[in-house]
Amino acid sequence: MTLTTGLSPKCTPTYPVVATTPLVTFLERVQETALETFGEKDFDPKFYVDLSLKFNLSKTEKAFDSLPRSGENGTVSIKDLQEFIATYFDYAGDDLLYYDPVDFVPEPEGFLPRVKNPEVRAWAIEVHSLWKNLSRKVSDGVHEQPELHTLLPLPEAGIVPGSRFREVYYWDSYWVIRGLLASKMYETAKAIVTNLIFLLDSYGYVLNAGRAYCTNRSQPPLLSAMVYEIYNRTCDVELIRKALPALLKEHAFWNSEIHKATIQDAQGCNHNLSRYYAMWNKPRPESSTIDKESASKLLDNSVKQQFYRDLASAAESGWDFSTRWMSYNLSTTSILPVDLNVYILKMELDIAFLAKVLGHKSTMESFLEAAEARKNAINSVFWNDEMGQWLDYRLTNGTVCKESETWQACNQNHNAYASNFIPLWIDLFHSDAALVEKVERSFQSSGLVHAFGIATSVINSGQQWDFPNGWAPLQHMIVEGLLRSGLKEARSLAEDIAVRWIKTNYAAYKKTGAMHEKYDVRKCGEFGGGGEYIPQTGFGWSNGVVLAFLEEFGWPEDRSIEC
Ligand SMILES: OC[C@H]1O[C@H](O[C@H]2O[C@H](CO)[C@@H](O)[C@H](O)[C@H]2O)[C@H](O)[C@@H](O)[C@@H]1O
Repeated sequence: MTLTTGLSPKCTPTYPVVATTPLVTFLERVQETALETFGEKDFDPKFYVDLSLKFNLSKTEKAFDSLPRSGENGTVSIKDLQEFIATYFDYAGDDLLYYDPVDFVPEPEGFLPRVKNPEVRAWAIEVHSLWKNLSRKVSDGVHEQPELHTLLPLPEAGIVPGSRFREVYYWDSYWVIRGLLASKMYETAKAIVTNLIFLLDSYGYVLNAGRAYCTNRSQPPLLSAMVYEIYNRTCDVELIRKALPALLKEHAFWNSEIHKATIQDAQGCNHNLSRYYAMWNKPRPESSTIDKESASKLLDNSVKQQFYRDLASAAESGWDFSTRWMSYNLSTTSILPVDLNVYILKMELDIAFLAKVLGHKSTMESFLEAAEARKNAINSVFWNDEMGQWLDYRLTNGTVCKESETWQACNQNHNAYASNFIPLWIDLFHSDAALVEKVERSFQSSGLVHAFGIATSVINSGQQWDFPNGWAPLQHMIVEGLLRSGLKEARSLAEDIAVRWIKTNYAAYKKTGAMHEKYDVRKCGEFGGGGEYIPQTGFGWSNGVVLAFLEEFGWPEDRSIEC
């Protein structure tokens, strides 16, 4: 990846870092040696930080340091390294056990009642059955000796995305849950929420994923949305009682000093908004060799550290990587993202709703107020009337600053991204029909709407969160937003996109036998590519969105599933 960094601190900030474990640091050394020894072909750096120890760390480190090395670079031979790994480690993923979900039945009662076409119904049942393949529980060994594992000891079973993503991921879980609800697997959905609350209680925020190397960052905050959806189906008040204190903690995290920025508008009004900000300034351990290579041309140490922080912050955004975070250079932490602030607005509305269910009137009122303020902030800072879109905003002061800065039109990013339309997902933005119509028109002509889904952006950068990739979560939020907007035309556009998305997922499944992490929106049945790892299958959120779409729109008997 060719990335550079921009650092323009005009204040004296504190740059927080959450220390990692000695095991993670050691596994990064193994990862580096493995790249030197085995070479780049089929090399996945994440595999090495997912290994678990058979013996204690000091014995393993001693054996590693005693491996014979030759040549100028001190290279370990393939045979010695293979033997060392086989002797001292358990295979990546061995500490996660397949788990039969307690609430799985092959065809649940009342499953997708509006899917009438037999071919589509048979496929939906297959997609539903994939929950069994993706269900995992942390092994007893991890609970007994957590120091031997980078996998974190989560209390409950969960659903993983699939392939190299062996562990639970934060924002993926929202769409997994939407699918589980269509599959009537309420207990599995609640168990996922219990795990995320466990992480929140343990760290003060929900981690990017359930690994020791992810403790320095979160991911798009959708826990409240998960609780809201589950409650709407189950009326489980106990779940809310458990979740609400945790959600208050999460809200404070995303409004903390490092995450908050204040923008003053032309009328002199201050608006608080949030940004991604990872508490880390080194290579991401799961991609350490890649990050070091990307940073190799940066000589100044503080510039390098800021670059690593911006890489980790992009991972926190879930959009790792995208031109959204790169204008002249990589500067994730200098950007106020539209979607993050929509998620936090949703969190505020959800908390108000959940507090009302519990009769906590003052919490409800204060969160309704917070939501109103954020809605105004989103409209003041992100809205671009000429384009009819909400645009990411670049901070001039960049890094951690307390002062507010004055809004400038030129700081909005005018490129079309799917994230520019995520506000549609929130009912609060539907009150003005003329505005919704304008946004819908702008969306239609943005270049993002393609034959087989919504592209992430219009820029073909080679990064995975750019053109021509379409990602299930983005299809879902925009389709759901259009659907709920109340406009007839928007509703039919929503259905049209959902139908084409289902068709391409189906075609790819028939061709490859798998559900994919991302799809190429230009061609039916093509999965996506780009980025720093090979395309993955499984796949949690894609399965979830197909099931949620089929539940919402159904599939008439006489509609063909072929492209
Ligand atoms: O290993 C590289 C990066 O992989 C993850 O990101 C991608 O997969 C996640 C799981 O499906 C998904 O949540 C994310 O949006 C994808 O970009 C991981 O989340 C990153 O932290 C990691 O650096």
